Amino acid sequence: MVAQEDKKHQRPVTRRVRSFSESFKCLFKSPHSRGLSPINVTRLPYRSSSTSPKRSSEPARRSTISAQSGPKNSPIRQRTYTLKCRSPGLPTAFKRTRSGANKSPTRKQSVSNKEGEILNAPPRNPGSISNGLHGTQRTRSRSSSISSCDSSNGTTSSSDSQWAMDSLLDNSDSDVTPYRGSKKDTIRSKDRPSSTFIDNCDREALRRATSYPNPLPSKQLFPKGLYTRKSHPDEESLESLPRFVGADVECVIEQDGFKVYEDGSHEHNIKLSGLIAKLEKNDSLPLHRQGSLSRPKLGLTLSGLFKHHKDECDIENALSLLPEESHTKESTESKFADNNDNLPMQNGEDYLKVVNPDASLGNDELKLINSLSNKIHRSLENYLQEKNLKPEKCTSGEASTFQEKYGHPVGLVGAGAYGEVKLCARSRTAKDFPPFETYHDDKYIYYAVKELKPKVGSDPEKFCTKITSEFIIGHSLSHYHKNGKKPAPNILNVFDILEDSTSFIEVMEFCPAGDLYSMLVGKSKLKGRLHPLEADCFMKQLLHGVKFMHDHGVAHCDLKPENLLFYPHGLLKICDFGTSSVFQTAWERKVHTQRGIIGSEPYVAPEEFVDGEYYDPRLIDCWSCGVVYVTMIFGHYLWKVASVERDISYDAFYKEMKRTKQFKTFEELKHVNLDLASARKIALYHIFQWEPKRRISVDGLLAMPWMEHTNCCLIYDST
Ligand SMILES: Nc1ncnc2c1ncn2[C@@H]1O[C@H](COP(=O)(O)OP(=O)(O)OP(=O)(O)O)[C@@H](O)[C@H]1O
Repeated sequence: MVAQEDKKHQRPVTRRVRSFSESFKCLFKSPHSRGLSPINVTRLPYRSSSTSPKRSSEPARRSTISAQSGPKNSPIRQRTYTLKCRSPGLPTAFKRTRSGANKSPTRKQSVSNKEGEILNAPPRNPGSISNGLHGTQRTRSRSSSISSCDSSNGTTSSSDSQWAMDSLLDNSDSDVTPYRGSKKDTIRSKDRPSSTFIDNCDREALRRATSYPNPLPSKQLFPKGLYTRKSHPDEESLESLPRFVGADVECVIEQDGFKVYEDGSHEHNIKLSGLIAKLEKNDSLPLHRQGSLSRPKLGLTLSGLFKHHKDECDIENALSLLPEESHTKESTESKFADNNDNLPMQNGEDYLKVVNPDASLGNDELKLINSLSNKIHRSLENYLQEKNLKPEKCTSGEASTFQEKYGHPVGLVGAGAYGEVKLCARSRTAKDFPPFETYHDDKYIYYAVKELKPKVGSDPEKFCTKITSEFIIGHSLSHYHKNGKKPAPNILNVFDILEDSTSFIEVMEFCPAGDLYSMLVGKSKLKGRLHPLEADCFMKQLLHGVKFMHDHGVAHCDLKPENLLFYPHGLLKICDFGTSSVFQTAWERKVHTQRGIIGSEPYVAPEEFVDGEYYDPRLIDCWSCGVVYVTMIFGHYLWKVASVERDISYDAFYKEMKRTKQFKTFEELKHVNLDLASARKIALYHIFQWEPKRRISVDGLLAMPWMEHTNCCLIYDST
């Protein structure tokens, strides 16, 4: 729980008004009753804010991003962008393991250098670093930031949270640069970590490790025996995934546990979250308010001992809302076979024809949505009328309880807009064998459990939408491979949704190394930063995860560091599908565009701010990935909102790009070598195109030289 208490999440700035469940309701009606053609029927399940009343707290819609033609239903086009390339400056020092190549530790011989032994030569030209980094405005007055807050739907965007990343990542007023200008604005080099990564010594070893194109042989050339499992406790979860090998090669870079070897491969060593680290020291699991997901109350009253608190999540009695074994598509189908009344029909009889079998939203999901939303609505009514009833199935005694399946709460890992995220653990049994779908150690299997509780006075419809969308999209994406397809290593597994008398509980895979936000905050506090090779690896994983979503008809729409979780050896998982958008269902060939602002402000693409513009949700994901990347590299935002009217840093970027077709910050950005710096810079220009039709797609980005030659700790099968 790194920086758990300090952390203030960027809340989505708004949400689309056409809700997931609303859209699906339309699907459940017969087309004739709505006077729509079957084609129209299938167009509905994407989100749109077209009917969205503009809240006063929403960021002002603007039309100053010039002459954008709406991307409505347009295919993603990839355009080349001509650049005047300038050679980046010569890179200098980075933390290394040892100065002599032959003394370098190998994979077999672990690196045990003390901090004092690590070379960390000063940057050659601190001035150039300063010039290359343009901080964002320091002004943090509440009045200047958005303070939208829709407590009913979790779309809070308070001024505090708007600035949260900066306030955590920038340590003091004095070391932050207003966008450009005087000496006073310059980031003090002593306060900033070095942004250069090469030492004079061992340049040859480093060149071998990072030469471009990279020296790693293709997957096919790896002898089978070279695929190794690493010695992390979660190795079994991942043994099915091919990864680079443990050959006897020198370690040429070490920075905060991230190690790059001479053959170009690398290893991450991300710290376990404090909670797990503590648990693993103990012999037995502590009881964290067993039976309750709620925070322990301070003080003790007699009545409190005997009375069941209405607000407490009664975890012992929580029961799954899913049909047994519903995680397999076949069984879902058979379970629902006799309950087809509300399915989309063609000619009153058949299901709509599946034209896009890869879509994550197909017949099975639709049946599940139908069943779930009925149950959720019923339960919500009970809850809102304070009936405090136990879940229906409780009395039957047939289904296994939460505890049998997922154990009991052992600690708190985070807080979401609708409740807390807790860690649950249960003992391993003979039935548990690798590959595991969630984190485990020798004795226990761990699950992340998210409480979803309707807020007082909240709109039940919105709440229902939120949990249906979050669960169905996560569940269908993470269980896609159950249907004989390939698993998606970068999508968080979502296992189950349960209810008790007061709330709903989503059960997910637990990622023991926390999220990217905490990692960046942790590094910033120590005046450090992610190594660019590590950031590149994360970016490649992120793009692969997003590509998987796009290939299955879903755009995430809220990509940000808080929603990227890690295993200690660097496996990245995308989570939180609560604002995801289904742009193509199984019954559609066409990609649907949408309009309205969605996401968390610093990560929101500029076209979203253009009033009434339709945009392709895949391209807004691509923009957000770019913002996530630069945040990893710089340790702070380049701008806080991609609007020329509202952010002078973004305005300066926009003007500079228009005038010179270059952005100095990107031009001066250093990498371990010039080729990588140049390839990355070109990719960044392709991402940060404010006109969506000029922006590169996630697919296109993965095919660019930068990503193609980025060594990733996972090997992706491109077939
Ligand atoms: N599966 C998980 N494994 C480890 N940590 C998790 C997991 N899920 C959530 N967390 C932690 O809890 C935090 C909050 O969770 P989440 O992102 O789901 O909430 P949220 O985005 O605020 O919720 P919502 O989007 O519903 O408003 C995350 O940023 C992360 O640190």
